[in-house]
Amino acid sequence: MALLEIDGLSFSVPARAVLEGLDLSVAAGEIHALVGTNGTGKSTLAYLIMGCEGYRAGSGEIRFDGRRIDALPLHERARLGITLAWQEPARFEGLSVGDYLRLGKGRMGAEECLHRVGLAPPDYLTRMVDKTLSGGERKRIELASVLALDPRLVILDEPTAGIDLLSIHEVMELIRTFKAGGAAVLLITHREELARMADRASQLCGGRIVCSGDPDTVAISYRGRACLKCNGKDCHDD
Ligand SMILES: Nc1ncnc2c1ncn2[C@@H]1O[C@H](COP(=O)(O)OP(=O)(O)OP(=O)(O)O)[C@@H](O)[C@H]1O
Repeated sequence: MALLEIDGLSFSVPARAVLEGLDLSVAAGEIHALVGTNGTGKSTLAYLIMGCEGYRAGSGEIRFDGRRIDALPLHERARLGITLAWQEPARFEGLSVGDYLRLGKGRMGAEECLHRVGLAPPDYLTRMVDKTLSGGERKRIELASVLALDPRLVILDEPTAGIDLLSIHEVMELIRTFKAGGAAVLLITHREELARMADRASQLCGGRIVCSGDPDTVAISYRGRACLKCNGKDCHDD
């Protein structure tokens, strides 16, 4: 049985269906890449799994470890071990990086988490999680905070956005760390090298998964930023 199972998930915003009967599963210890063109609903799916405010499915089921979670509030899903690293990390005025990372009760200490995301100097611990951090530093600290939680399901929404090209291998190493710890990883990405490191990949178009399986095959289908099924017209029009 997969750790995360999604069946027939639908979600609409005013005047537009974003997801229409989406099925997806991710096993423990599996890195599952999710690709798709801008606006196809990848982040929306992440928010629905996490249970963010305003994101309740119109129909369908989300199960975690065999239990239905789609009616649970966000904090209860977090308590089960589900976590999301945002595409655009939040700032927390007045909260130090050290205290932020110590909120997690995982196996790794705050310094070790920072080290894993390439922020080695200990003075980062006393910095505030605010606008004085660069965009890339905040992104790394967001990833460190996920590591500090020791999650069972990690949803990473474009984890390399804002990270310099030379450091992408550090993010890939971090993703392997989650997998090695037995976590399921849902990896939302536009980067081919990230999609190709996954165990499986799925492409979202027209509110559904249109292509799923070997990451190389899915990445080739996606390379042209178009869906093989509808050739970029948008599967909603089928
Ligand atoms: N509250 C909302 N009101 C109106 N439209 C919304 C709302 N939330 C999301 N959408 C729309 O739903 C669609 C899916 O958005 P989403 O952010 O999930 O896409 P995405 O696949 O993550 O895109 P990207 O690759 O650009 O990050 C977009 O067209 C977006 O404009």
